Amino acid sequence: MSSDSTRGGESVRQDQTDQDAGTGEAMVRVDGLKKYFSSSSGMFGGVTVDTSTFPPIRVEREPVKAVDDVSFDIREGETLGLVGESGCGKSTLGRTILRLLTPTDGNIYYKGRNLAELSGSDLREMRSDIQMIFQDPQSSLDPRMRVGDIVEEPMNAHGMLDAEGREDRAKMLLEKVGLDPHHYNRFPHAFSGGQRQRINLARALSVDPDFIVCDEPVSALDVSIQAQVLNTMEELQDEFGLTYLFIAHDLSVIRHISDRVAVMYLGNIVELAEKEELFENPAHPYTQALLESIPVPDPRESETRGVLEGEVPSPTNPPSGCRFRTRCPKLIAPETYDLTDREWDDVRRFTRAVERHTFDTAPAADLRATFFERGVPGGEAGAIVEEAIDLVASDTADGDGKHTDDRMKWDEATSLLVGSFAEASICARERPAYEVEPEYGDGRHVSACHLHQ
Ligand SMILES: Nc1ncnc2c1ncn2[C@@H]1O[C@H](COP(=O)(O)OP(=O)(O)OP(=O)(O)O)[C@@H](O)[C@H]1O
Repeated sequence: MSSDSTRGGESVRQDQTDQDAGTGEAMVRVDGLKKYFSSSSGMFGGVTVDTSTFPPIRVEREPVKAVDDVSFDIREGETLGLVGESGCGKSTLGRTILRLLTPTDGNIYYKGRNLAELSGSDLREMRSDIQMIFQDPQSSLDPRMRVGDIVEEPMNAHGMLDAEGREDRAKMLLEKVGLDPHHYNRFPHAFSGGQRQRINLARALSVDPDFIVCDEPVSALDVSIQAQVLNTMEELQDEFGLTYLFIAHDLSVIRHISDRVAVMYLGNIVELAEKEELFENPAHPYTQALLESIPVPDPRESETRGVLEGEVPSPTNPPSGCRFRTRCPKLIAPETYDLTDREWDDVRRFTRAVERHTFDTAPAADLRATFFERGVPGGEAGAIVEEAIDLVASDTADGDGKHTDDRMKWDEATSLLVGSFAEASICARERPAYEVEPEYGDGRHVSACHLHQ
C-alpha cells in the first residue's frame, strides 16, 4: 500500500483511509500510474507548426505525459466522477486503467490483482469483468449488425452461455436498459441517440461486469435526454451492483451522477473529495475556476463568470511544481520578497500581461499608472519591475526613446519577470498535495495546492 504523502511533494493519494469512509471497500486502486505517448505516435507524428521559428516546423522528441503519476481508489458500488478540461488526460486514464493502453509506469489493482502486470489470457479473462462505454453511441455501434447481435457479441467473445441463453439474456437486458425487447432484430439506425446509448449499456452489461468506465457517455445527447440516461445508469448500478468511473467535462452531469469527484488537470489529479464537499467547498484554485466558469442560467448574464485564463500548457513539457501554476490566480508570492498581497497581485498581473504581450508599448509613467495604481513596490521586487518596465516602455533608455515593440526586449522582460517571480514561487518549486479539513460529509478531501500547507 502506498504511503500517505499528502504532506506535499507527491501526487494526491486517496488510497488508505478511503476504505473507512463508508461506501465500501476499494475495488480499484490506482497507484503512481503514468501513461506517456511517444510524440511520434500522435496524429502528426510529433511534428508541430511554430511560426516563430525558422523553418516553422518543430519535431517534438519529448513524450506526451498524458497521465503523470496518478493515485486514487474507486470504492465498490460507488460512482467516481472524473472531471477536467479537454485534453487533460481523462480518457487516457480510463483506457489505461482498463488496460486498453499499456501503462508506462505504476500499478492498477482490480480486486487485488495488478492489471498492469497481466497479459494474454489472464488479461482477456479479466476483461469481461471490466467494461467501457464511449461517448459516441452512433459510431460505437456497427450499423450492419442487429441490436440483438450487438448485445450478444461480448458474450460470444467470452464464450458465455449457449445461443438460446444469450438471446434470452440480451432480451432481458434490453428491457432493463429501458428498450423494447421486441426490437431485438432492429438495426441501430432505427434508434435515437439516447436509445443507442442504452443499447451500448446493454452490450456492456451482457458479460456481467462489476466495473464500468463510462467515457463521456451522455455528452453527445440532448440535455433533456441526458438526465433520463443518467437515471437509468443509476438504476442499473443499484440492480447489478456496478462500480462506475464516470468521465465528463460537464460539471452538472458529474454532480448528478457522482458519489465522489476527482478533478484532473494536465495529467495530474489535483483534487478529490465527496461530491457535496467538492461542490460546496472546492479547495483547489483549478476546481474553483472550473466551478466559476459554469454558465450562469440567468439569460441577462450571457457571459460565463471567471473563465480560466490562458491556454492549457503542453503535456510534453508541463510546468514544474503545480501544473496549474501558470494559469493560477492564486500563485503564491516568493518568500524572498517583502510584498503585500495587493503588491503581489499587481506584480503577478504585470508579469502575465508582459508574458502574453497583452498591451502595446507606452511611456513608462503610463505603464506604472496602468499596472501599479498604488505605486510600484519598493525593495528588490520593485527594482525588478522597474527594469522590466524599462525594457517594454516606449520612452526609456532601453526602449531607445522611441515607440518600439522589439520582440527581444519583450522576451527579455518576460524572462526577467517570470524567472524572478513566477519561477521563484513555491508553486513552481515543489509538487503539492495536502489534506484539507472537510466541511461537508466525513470523507477525505485532498487538494494538491500549497495554499493548504
Ligand atoms: N495516441 C496518442 N498519441 C499521442 N498523444 C495522445 C494520444 N492520445 C491522447 N494523446 C494526448 O494526451 C493528452 C490527453 O488526452 P486525453 O484524450 O486523454 O484527454 P481528455 O481529458 O480525455 O480530453 P477530451 O475530453 O478532449 O477527450 C492530450 O494532449 C492528447 O493529445
